[in-house]
Amino acid sequence: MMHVVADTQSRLEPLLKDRVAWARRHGQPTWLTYQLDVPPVNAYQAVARAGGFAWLVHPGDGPIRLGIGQAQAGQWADGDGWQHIEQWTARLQKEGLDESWIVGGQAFAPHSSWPGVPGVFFAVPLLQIEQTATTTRLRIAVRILPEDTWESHQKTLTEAFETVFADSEPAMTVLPAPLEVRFSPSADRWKDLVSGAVAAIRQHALDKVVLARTATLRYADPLDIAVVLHHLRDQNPDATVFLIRWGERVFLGATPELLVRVDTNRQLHTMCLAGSTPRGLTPEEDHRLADDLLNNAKNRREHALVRDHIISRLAPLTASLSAAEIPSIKRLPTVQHLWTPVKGTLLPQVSGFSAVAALHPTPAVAGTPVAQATQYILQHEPFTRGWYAGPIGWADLTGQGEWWVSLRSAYGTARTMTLFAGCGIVEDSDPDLELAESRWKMTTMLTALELEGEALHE
Ligand SMILES: C=C(O[C@H]1C=CC=C(C(=O)O)[C@@H]1O)C(=O)O
Repeated sequence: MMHVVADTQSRLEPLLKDRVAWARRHGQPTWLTYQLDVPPVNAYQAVARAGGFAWLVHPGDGPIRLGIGQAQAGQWADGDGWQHIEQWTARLQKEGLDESWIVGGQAFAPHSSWPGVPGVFFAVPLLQIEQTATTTRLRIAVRILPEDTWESHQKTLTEAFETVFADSEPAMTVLPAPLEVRFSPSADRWKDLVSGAVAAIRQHALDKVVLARTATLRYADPLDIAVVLHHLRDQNPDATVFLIRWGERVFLGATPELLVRVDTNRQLHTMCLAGSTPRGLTPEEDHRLADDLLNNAKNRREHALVRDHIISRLAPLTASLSAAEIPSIKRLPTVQHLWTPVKGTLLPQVSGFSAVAALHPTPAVAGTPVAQATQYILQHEPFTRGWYAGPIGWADLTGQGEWWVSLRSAYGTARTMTLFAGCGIVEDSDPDLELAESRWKMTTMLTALELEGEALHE
């Protein structure tokens, strides 16, 4: 594999020298982008061993997209990433960036990121790899400043190439067991929180609020993140496996929820996903649970609030919009959800970024009315959501791309992981059932960490 690196380096050398000379002559930044086909890479191992910035998304029905290193990053402490990104992308294009991905996302709410992690973060990865079953396409994007030397860029590229193309060591097969598992809030506190939310809803302060809880796992030995990613992929074939890392800090998961995909011809796809029940132990029980979910007034109300909101937010941005009147069932390995796919065509002057801005946060992760529900969450949850339930994904410079809601996820380092699970609370929610639901939703990450739900006596 290392001959690919040597070959590419020698092809890049004259191009780098040329761009460095250009930047010097003009006294302004410029970009070098270069694309080539390469042999297949082990993307999970690459993001697991990356030292600096790395990012990956792997939808069940799409290519693996991998970003290693950052040619340029934009980060903001607060606010709405989607305003920043439009201006930022325009600036990159002015500097001469032609084809590239912008990857990243933002925290669930302004001013509520994890310590040391930006509230809004986008990057142009230095190496951008798209891998299908038959092809692996590498794009290199280098930003060159007038004071730079070509050797310094060559060195940074060599390190990034080594991260991706180094011969892979065999993955460890057994993950360590945690020393400790701590829930926040505890089961009793969580039930009180749900009862409090139900009371607030009955007093008409809100219609719905999505409350979350966490489980923090501490390890003596480091977790092999590549193994966790493989488990997430194998155990959740229809989900989108994702990871974003800043050095030691990693946020990863397998989400069933697409926030928005904008593809060619301005076609927009999104979904309403809210209302849950467990999987049955037999096909009969599974069907009975699905039927009960479809006929359950509380879950249908929870779902309808999401559907109404998504339609009302997208209507002004789209020329056409369609969604089924009655939800279907989305079956995941541990849960079943009420699900309504939504399709539309964006108006010519509306960018894909505006669609993300209009949709996040949906009532599937915040509640309704969205602003009051978000405020309620920030005041009542005894932990920081950080990027949990925020949008994560990628776009090209025109805004065409895919963004997911980062659910069924965990944040931490190789020695400590915090798992998140949220539940939509409406006026007839039952605290015991919501406690059970928070556990099924955590099962995605727990199973990927080789833990059984029952092993975690709360
Ligand atoms: C907020 C989460 O799930 C959302 C997505 C599907 C079903 C949900 C529900 O039934 O409450 C939630 O709205 C989560 O998994 O953390």
